[in-house]
Amino acid sequence: MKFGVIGGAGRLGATTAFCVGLRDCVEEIKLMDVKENFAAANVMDMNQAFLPVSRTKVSLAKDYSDFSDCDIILSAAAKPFSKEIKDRAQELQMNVEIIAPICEQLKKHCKPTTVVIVSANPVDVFVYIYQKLLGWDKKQFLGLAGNDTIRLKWATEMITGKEYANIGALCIGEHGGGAIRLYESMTYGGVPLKLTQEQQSQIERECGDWFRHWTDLETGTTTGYTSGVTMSMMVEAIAKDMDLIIPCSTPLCEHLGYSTCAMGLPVKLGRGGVKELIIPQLTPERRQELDQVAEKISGMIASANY
Ligand SMILES: NC(=O)c1ccc[n+]([C@@H]2O[C@H](COP(=O)([O-])OP(=O)(O)OC[C@H]3O[C@@H](n4cnc5c(N)ncnc54)[C@H](O)[C@@H]3O)[C@@H](O)[C@H]2O)c1
Repeated sequence: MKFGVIGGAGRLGATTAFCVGLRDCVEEIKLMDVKENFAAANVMDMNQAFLPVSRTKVSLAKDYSDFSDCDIILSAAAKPFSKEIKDRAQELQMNVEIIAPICEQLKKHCKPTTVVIVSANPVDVFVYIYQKLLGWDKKQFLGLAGNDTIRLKWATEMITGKEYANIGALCIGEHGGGAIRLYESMTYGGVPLKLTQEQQSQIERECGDWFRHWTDLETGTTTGYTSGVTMSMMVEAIAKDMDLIIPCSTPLCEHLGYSTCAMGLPVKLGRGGVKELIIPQLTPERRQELDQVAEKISGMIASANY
């Protein structure tokens, strides 16, 4: 199993490659970036770093034809993040122009069975566009969204004092302002966890303000480690055919009637990508919220003009 990374010199591409290598779940990782010298430096560094812990080898992809034997591709290519970005949707116009040339090359050189993982924001919009431009099966397209559920459990641990490892929780919808945290189905140690209205409001504030707190640090970067860990779990699940359930952005939301968008939903990941879409139980109010989120994402997709 081989894993290719577009944007392999960037924070997310490099961190994901590093986390995937540590998991020893793929034979080879191929890094490509327009900043080729930085990608080459990561290749040199990771090849030595993995020796004591993993059999994974790392190489430089100089051309898209080098991805022809890859089974999984991560597209983490993006225009530089800036201090001015306070909402992920602001990245739409920045990143939209680099997608078509990337998809053209992937279509020309990659196997039509390749699983494509997208990270560039707004991720729900881009997952949809990648699938549309490549035309391969929708089950092969995934966007990074599992970090929203990690953050929901992180905030729940912080507010309630309950241990992260025993919290069952799910965040669906948009990776951004339209994230829907399903408090009604939360569990602790497998039994229903009933949070007070005040606790839910505190968690909403923590999760809702999280991105602003991050951008207020003015580093001009996005998060690498949470993303790298989450995406390496996705890659391992696919590479080892693990049937692992992880929330991801998926165009398979068409099964809920949303045919012109992608959004975060739990999926069972294994060989070939999504093996099953898990449709969460939704109250009529939640369904209405999700309808609005789908409309918002579809609107952004329409504005991208693909
Ligand atoms: N979905 C999520 O949960 C999530 C989380 C974190 C970051 N992100 C997004 O992921 C994207 C990448 O973030 P990052 O922190 O790694 O950014 P970064 O700027 O560190 O890396 C992007 C890399 O892409 C490269 N690149 C740009 N155009 C390219 C092209 N045409 N071909 C090959 N390489 C190209 C750049 O040279 C750079 O190295 C951003 O859009 C960011 O918002 C998403």
